[in-house]
Amino acid sequence: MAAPAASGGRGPQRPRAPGRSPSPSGYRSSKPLGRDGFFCRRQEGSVLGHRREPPHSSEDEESEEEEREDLAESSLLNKLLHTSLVENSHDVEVLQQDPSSPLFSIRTFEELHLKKELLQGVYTMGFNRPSKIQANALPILMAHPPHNLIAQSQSGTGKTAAFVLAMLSRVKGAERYPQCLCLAPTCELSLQIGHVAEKMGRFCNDIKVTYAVQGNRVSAGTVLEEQIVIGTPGTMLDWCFKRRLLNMRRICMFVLDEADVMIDTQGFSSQSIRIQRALPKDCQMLLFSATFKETLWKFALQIVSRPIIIKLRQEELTLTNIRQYYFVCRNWEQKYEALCNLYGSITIGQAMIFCQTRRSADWLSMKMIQDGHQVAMLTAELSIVQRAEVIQRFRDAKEKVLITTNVCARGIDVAQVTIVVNFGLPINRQKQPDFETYLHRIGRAGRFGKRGIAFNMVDSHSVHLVHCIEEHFRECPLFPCSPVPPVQPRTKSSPLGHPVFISAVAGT
Ligand SMILES: Nc1ncnc2c1ncn2[C@@H]1O[C@H](COP(=O)(O)OP(=O)(O)OP(=O)(O)O)[C@@H](O)[C@H]1O
Repeated sequence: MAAPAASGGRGPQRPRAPGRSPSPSGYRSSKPLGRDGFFCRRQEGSVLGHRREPPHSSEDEESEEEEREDLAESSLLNKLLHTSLVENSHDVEVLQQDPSSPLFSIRTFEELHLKKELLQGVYTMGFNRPSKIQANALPILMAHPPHNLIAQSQSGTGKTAAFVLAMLSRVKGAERYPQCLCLAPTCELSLQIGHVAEKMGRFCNDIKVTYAVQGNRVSAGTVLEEQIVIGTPGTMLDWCFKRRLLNMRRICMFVLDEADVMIDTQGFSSQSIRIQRALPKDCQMLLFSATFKETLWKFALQIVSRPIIIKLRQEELTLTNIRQYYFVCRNWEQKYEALCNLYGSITIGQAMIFCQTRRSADWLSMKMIQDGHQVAMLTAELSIVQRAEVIQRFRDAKEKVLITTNVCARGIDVAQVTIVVNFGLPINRQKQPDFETYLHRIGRAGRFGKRGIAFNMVDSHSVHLVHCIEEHFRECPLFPCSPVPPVQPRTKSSPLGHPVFISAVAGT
């Protein structure tokens, strides 16, 4: 399938997909990164080039905005990182309002009776069997007459591949006009979906994709010929209503991806609803989301009438296999000292250190590097592609310690992480513990049923937060530790450097 840019230069240009382009930073201006993609000292223009003062007290730090997760960025990061399917042991739940709809699941792609070019595209991508969500969703997506669908499953379980396959099999390649519209919350996410469509449809020469995203200039009077239009709600609205580049009455499939991110972005819900209202009554409506909360549910039902709903429950994070400790520290220097005392043992496996703000992550990284420790750092200052690179290096164990903020609290699975350090406890705007973020951060240490250890560095006036956390996650106590090793803990024979201290910490 040729990209629109190749269509004689008349059609809209296809912007480059992030992470796939030869020059990844080309799609977003980004801060310089250390030579090897991780934080290294004395890099020109890096934060280390500036003299950053440590947040001397926790009040200093709290006055600064905590670095929060951006849902659209996390989705994109997940897409870049999920190069293979995420396994999920739960069964898919299927709920239907119309008991007459025929429901079944497939075990092979052949059962879908796809065009041979499309089947070839699927196999060339290395998909031997449908994933769990695909096995249940694909028969619904391809049913005649079409069914509306709402599907929820965690990132990496095969949703994108499912609806892309549905779009490619639904469009008539011989007809040169838009037939499927697909909305995503950002330009980069739209390009990622398009990238999958182009790969899967590579043998379907007559099917073309275009992108309704900012920066994709289409000259006045253009009538779109591409069968699939993927884009963000604002630009899609513009193309549909203001510029009238396509005939909405001929759209037979409308896909709304990343719906949970969509409702979080101002204006996107109403724009999506406006587009949906102008589509024909028999247009197939599909909505995909990684999570499902009440507000999303209300939105989903406005977009998708009489849907079949399929859900794949997320693997639950648990704290039961993680031993949790806390240190009460007088000040930042003492926190740092406690961390350095742990360093020898945390680098036996791999560790993630969470800071509340980018400033404290900068400060800590700089100090650790100055003291000769090798650490990687990941904050929102890096572009998504750079973040993916840092995470990939960490996954490949090229660095053993990753200092980060909440941008990395959830979703990023690195199997070898067995230790998590909260250099500051996660708190919400009311200065109360943010339990969900705590669970997600600490949960990084105990993925895939492994045993992990979590250390929390707490200021003396914040000890009550520890007790709140204990109360919230009953049956998962936090054990107190001394921030400095007891006198004479070090023996030359110790492989860890601090045997007494560590064995006290580890409770062994
Ligand atoms: N049937 C399959 N067999 C093998 N790999 C697959 C299959 N379906 C999808 N994949 C691969 O698994 C990864 C995740 O798939 P996909 O992007 O479709 O999941 P997703 O649920 O849409 O995730 P996200 O919400 O992050 O976009 C991708 O690398 C994709 O190529």
